[in-house]
Amino acid sequence: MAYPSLPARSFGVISSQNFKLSSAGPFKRCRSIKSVSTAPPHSVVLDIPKANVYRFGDANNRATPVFRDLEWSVKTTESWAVVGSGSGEKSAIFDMLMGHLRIHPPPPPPLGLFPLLSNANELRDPHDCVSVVSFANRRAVGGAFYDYTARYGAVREEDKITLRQSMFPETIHDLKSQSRISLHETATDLQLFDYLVAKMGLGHLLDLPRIALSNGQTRRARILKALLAKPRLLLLDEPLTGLDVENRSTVLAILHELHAACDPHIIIGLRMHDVVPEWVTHLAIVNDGQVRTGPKAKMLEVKTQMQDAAVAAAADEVVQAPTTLGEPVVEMKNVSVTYPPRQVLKNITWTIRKGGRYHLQGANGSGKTTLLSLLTGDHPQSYTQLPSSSGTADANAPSRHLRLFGAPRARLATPLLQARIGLLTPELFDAFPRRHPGGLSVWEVLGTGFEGGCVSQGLHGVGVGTGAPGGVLSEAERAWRVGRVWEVLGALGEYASVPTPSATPSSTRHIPPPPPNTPPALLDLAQTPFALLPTPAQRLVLLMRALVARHPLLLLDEVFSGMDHKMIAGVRRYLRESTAAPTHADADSKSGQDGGQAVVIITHLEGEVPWGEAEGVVRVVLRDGELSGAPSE
Ligand SMILES: Nc1ncnc2c1ncn2[C@@H]1O[C@H](COP(=O)(O)OP(=O)(O)OP(=O)(O)O)[C@@H](O)[C@H]1O
Repeated sequence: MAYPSLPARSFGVISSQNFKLSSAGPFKRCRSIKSVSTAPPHSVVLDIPKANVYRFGDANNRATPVFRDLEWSVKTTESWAVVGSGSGEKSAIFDMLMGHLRIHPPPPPPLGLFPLLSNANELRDPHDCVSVVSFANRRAVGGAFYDYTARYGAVREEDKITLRQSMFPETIHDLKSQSRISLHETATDLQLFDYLVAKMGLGHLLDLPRIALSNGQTRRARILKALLAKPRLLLLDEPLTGLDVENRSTVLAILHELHAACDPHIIIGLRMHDVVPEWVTHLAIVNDGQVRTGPKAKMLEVKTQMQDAAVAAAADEVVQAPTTLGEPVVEMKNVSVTYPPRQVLKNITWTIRKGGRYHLQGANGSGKTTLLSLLTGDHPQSYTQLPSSSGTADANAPSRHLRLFGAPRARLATPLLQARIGLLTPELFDAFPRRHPGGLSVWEVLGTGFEGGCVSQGLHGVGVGTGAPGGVLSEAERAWRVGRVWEVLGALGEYASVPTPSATPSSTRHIPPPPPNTPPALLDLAQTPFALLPTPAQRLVLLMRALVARHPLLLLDEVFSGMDHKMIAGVRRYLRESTAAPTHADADSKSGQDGGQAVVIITHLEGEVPWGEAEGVVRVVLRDGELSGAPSE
């Protein structure tokens, strides 16, 4: 885009003369290219005449190509989405565009892969002009576990760094000069920054500690950061993941506006079951090493066929709504959380019983993660939800309590809580250790699911007995746990592909002999270092970890992000079957009436919830700190 006082770019979309920031934004439509005399010599963004795509080091003709017979051309007037079905295949397309895979034969010089980046006078380096931001992948780098619960407590000095300081330091006001610090950016960037901040509703978050931001708020900030970098070509992989309905349409409108101005030209990555934005005109569908490209109408037919095939393969059988629920696992009465001056949760009352299925809904920043962190014991304010009669709370405050598994939260040590809750959240996914070499194998990751830590412990890696009667792991319990790991791997392992088994260093540490007839691929998967799996498979493995122990309470927050439609269909089916079965016998089952696992699922996409209304799912909504729809008994 051309901004005030910036020279128009090589293809000269907009004259910088007399340009005013309109209410429609500082962008004009790309169509104007046609009427501008400085039109580019090439209106092609990227061009791949028929080619195979290989990993570096793989020989042509001998190695299996990552993509075969790829033929793809993108014009500036078109809007493309890359739709992926197989694990990591969509990301591989973006890797290829970033030069991390080898195209053979290479797109012919002098224009090469990106004709857009070339003109008669100069060739630009794609490294400077193309950027990719993936929301399907984890945010953190490095292999060690980090404490994601730091955001719930009093923010430590080192965590006080604000969103503005960490991501947008050039916008900090310099009080002396009354100007904003400009590092490498121009004043025009600040104008764009102000415009986008207002549009994206990020203003009130800029000066909050960055760690305080919710998942969706952080994602919006990352999109803003990517747009401010002003690449010529911006590849956004799953930009809508984790955004609520309102923010999804805001972000899509902004992307459309920018894309229509051709600067940056945007290509987005979508999962097979994602809704294709209205303004997208063309699709590249990636499936099993093949990329099919074409206009949207034609390609939507292909997409629908693939989706239908996957759904049919994992057909959901109707599940009966539980007639009677079991005993309560969570009893919240008038539970509140405040980050002065803001009260994020106001007098929440909710009883969660075994067998109950709850879909927790709420906009980004409405407090869903905060609510879950009270149940997992991660939030320090979980200790302070005390009855007023205890003398530690305000005598005029309404009667309140937080009871978990039949006991006041303050009487349950956090490790004991973790040994009773199956958990997967975006925060846990980001923080889980991924050291390599020397990190956990897939088997070991599943084994940590019994007692909730991130370190493999005990014989066969299935724990040492935390939470077991007497704190001792009996032989029978250990055998049950080992059997469960194989069972869950058997049920869901097929969806977590091992990248290249022969090249993958394997670890047999802790792995007991598999049951008879275990497919070799499953043993391969069990041995694979967790850190080497593609991102969707890592998420699936952490989901298996949450499911393996059949804990009485299952908390699943945005677990389908980054998963493809086959995985989602398989996981949904497994959740429907497995959570209805009795939970693993534990100290909680006093009444003998089990009812299955209690499941709280958080997703902004209704279609991801494994149960329909007729199957007993209860919709519980957080809005303005208040909870509606939650049963209180
Ligand atoms: N330590 C803190 N100080 C101030 N505000 C905080 C702190 N921690 C969280 N918040 C605010 O509390 C609100 C609730 O955050 P939470 O992560 O629970 O939202 P959420 O509903 O899970 O959102 P999302 O859908 O984006 O994941 C957010 O507006 C967040 O900025």
